[in-house]
Amino acid sequence: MSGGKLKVAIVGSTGYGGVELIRFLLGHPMVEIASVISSSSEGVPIAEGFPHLTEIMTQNLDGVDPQAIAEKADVVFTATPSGVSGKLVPELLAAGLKVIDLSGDFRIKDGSVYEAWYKHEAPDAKLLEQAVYGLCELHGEDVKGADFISNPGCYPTATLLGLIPALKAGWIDPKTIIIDAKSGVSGAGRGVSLTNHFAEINENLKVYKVNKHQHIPEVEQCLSQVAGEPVTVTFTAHLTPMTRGIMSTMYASLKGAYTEEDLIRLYREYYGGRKFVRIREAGKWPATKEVFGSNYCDIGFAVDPRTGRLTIISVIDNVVKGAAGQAIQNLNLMMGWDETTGLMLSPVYP
Ligand SMILES: NC(=O)C1=CN([C@@H]2O[C@H](COP(=O)(O)OP(=O)(O)OC[C@H]3O[C@@H](n4cnc5c(N)ncnc54)[C@H](OP(=O)(O)O)[C@@H]3O)[C@@H](O)[C@H]2O)C=CC1
Ligand SMILES: CC(=O)N[C@@H](CCC(=O)OP(=O)(O)O)C(=O)O
Repeated sequence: MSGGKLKVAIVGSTGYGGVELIRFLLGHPMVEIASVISSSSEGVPIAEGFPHLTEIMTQNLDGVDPQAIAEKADVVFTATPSGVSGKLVPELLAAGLKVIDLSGDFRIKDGSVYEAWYKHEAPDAKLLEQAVYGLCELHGEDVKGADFISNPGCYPTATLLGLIPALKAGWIDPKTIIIDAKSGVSGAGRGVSLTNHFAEINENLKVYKVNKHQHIPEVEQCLSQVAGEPVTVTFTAHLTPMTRGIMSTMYASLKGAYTEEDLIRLYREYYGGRKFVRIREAGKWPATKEVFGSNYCDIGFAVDPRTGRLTIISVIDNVVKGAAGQAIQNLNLMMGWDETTGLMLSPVYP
């Protein structure tokens, strides 16, 4: 801390998650961005690659040097690809930094499960144990005072916030959960690929990684903890022609004659006092545009008495609540600050 402000650094500051961290941290009253870091553009002004930051961020990008980062900052965000975080985070922790990692590398507690889904070597088991999985509305107490947070994935954030209260209350049958999720293209990061370039995705809807998506074990791990029994899910991801946003539509069989009003009451009670989860009125389902650019997760319900099934619709902005916003919410909890500090931006509309 210096001058009352916490010094933070961002590795991967030239990616979508990193640059969104910058947007929010610039408005955070308790934080100073001490270093923005790049593995490929050291010495270059950050505003060169991001002209929207002209005269807002005058810093040059620093290189990836854990000791040098520790001299400048107290906390580091790693907005780096899976596989990169797994190797870099141990060095940052060893240099004495507190770490909030945005990748999937430390979310799965069982290294063999991680390797089966991510297809590369898992980080050290001790570090997997040490990492606190920071789904803020569920694990807020664990995050307080922690030194190392593993920030949840974008699809899991929308999905878990949508399912946990009903599962915890025993209102849905855990064996019947189906998740149909759609993401904007920024979820794939800033790098261009054949899958996500304009002509491939414009006016198109693509399904991908069916039954193989790396977020399946993350969702199952958390739901199993909540249910107190092993839970498996069917999860299908779709790429949609929008920039930001995730809609997770979830289906499960109800274990009783619960109404939409019952669900609304249950969820409002569960999330009572938590500012970033908004539960919609009966018959009012959320749209991605209604959370665009914000840290909100909006949830709506439909009960079908004909089939006895519940539909839950949960939307987030993948880059905010699904990445940078939740990472800052975790920083706030970690530091004992109000979790909303620096995050109370209204969604951008239209
Ligand atoms: N986009 C999203 O909606 C979400 C992303 N995530 C996760 O957050 C992380 C960042 O995602 P996102 O910002 O979208 O990805 P991007 O691809 O946009 O950015 C990743 C950044 O990592 C940096 N990088 C690459 N290799 C290295 C390295 N060896 N050492 C240090 N830095 C490196 C790159 O910058 P440079 O070349 O300048 O070093 C790059 O800009 C990923 O793990 C992703 O899975 C999680 C939830 C949602
Ligand atoms: C649209 C899109 O491609 N989204 C990415 C989300 C990647 C991500 O956030 O990866 P981790 O959370 O596992 O680090 C995907 O589906 O793989």
